[in-house]
Amino acid sequence: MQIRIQNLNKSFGRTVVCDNVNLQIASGELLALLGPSGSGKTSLLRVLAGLELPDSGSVHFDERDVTWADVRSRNIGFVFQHYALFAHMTVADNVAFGLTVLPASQRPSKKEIAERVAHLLDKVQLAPLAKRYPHQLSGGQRQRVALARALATQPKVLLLDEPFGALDAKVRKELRRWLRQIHHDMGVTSIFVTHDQEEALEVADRVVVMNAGRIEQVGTPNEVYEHPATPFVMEFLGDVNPLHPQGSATPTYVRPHQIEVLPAAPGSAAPQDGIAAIWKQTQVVGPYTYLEFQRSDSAQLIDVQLTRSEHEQLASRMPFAAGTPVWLRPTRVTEFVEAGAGI
Ligand SMILES: Nc1ncnc2c1ncn2[C@@H]1O[C@H](COP(=O)(O)OP(=O)(O)OP(=O)(O)O)[C@@H](O)[C@H]1O
Repeated sequence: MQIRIQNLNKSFGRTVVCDNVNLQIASGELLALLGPSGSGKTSLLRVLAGLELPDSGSVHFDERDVTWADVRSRNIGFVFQHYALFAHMTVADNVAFGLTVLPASQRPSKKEIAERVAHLLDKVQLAPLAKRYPHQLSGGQRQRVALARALATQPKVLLLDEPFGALDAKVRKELRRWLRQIHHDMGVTSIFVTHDQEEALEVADRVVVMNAGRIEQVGTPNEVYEHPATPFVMEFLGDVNPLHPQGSATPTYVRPHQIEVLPAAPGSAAPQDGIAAIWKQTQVVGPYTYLEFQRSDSAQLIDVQLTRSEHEQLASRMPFAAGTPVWLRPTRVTEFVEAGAGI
């Protein structure tokens, strides 16, 4: 199912949550709505679901205008952050639920329901737990049941609102991979809301970056990360060091992993584009080392990210102590010329 959103506007009082949103989602695509808290991601998802009505604009599912269509007629599956499983039903009954409440004319036979549930539980690798109750499952397992339940009615569109938000980092990572796999196996058009950049970049075919109800940029994970359209996208997708003076008309940034650290012998000539700085502190986090420097010409701090081995090599040539002078040389700078894309 292809989705087309045209000139969509929606406000709650003075809060604009969809500001002239235009977006086309291809059939079978896995799309992430990414943005900070309050940027309107959930509101847009709810308009697509029919849980909120827009103030103006339209939503089409293929050629059908569903802008004012009832939730139930949209053929959508939902997964929310907080597993809304029925506590008194087994895993299998939870998955079967959407099918058992269909009108008799559309309801599959008991045998077909049992087969479909078994197939889905197999897909989400929970077949051995079919007879358990939700309280006997881990958080990750519950979300997998929620997904199987959402897919049971064979929706054309799957909407997921922070589906892994309540889970710990390791389980989240496992479920991301697994969501991608299931999505591609099932071929359903899927839209998921997240405020986690890494999650969006890792899972989605395309990412929609939202800010204050507006779409800042739509692109593949590589496009939005490597070629951010606006300073907002640059700053939201990963860490940055601003290199422009405050209020500058051409915002300029460098990412912490795109800076070389060079020794600054007293009186040595500045390397091209080198920024004079002094060492402040070093922090090792897993496989990376984060170094903090202070510019010599201002109080601005500049973060540099090195791999552990890059750092070991550097530190063997240049032991860092309070005030050690260095040259920082950006290897890639992104500059935004008057409302243009980053270059
Ligand atoms: N029913 C409502 N009534 C009034 N204001 C609302 C309503 N729903 C959302 N809002 C407001 O609209 C803005 C956008 O909310 P929304 O939930 O769409 O953002 P979000 O990007 O999904 O944020 P989060 O990641 O925190 O869920 C927020 O300021 C929120 O307080």
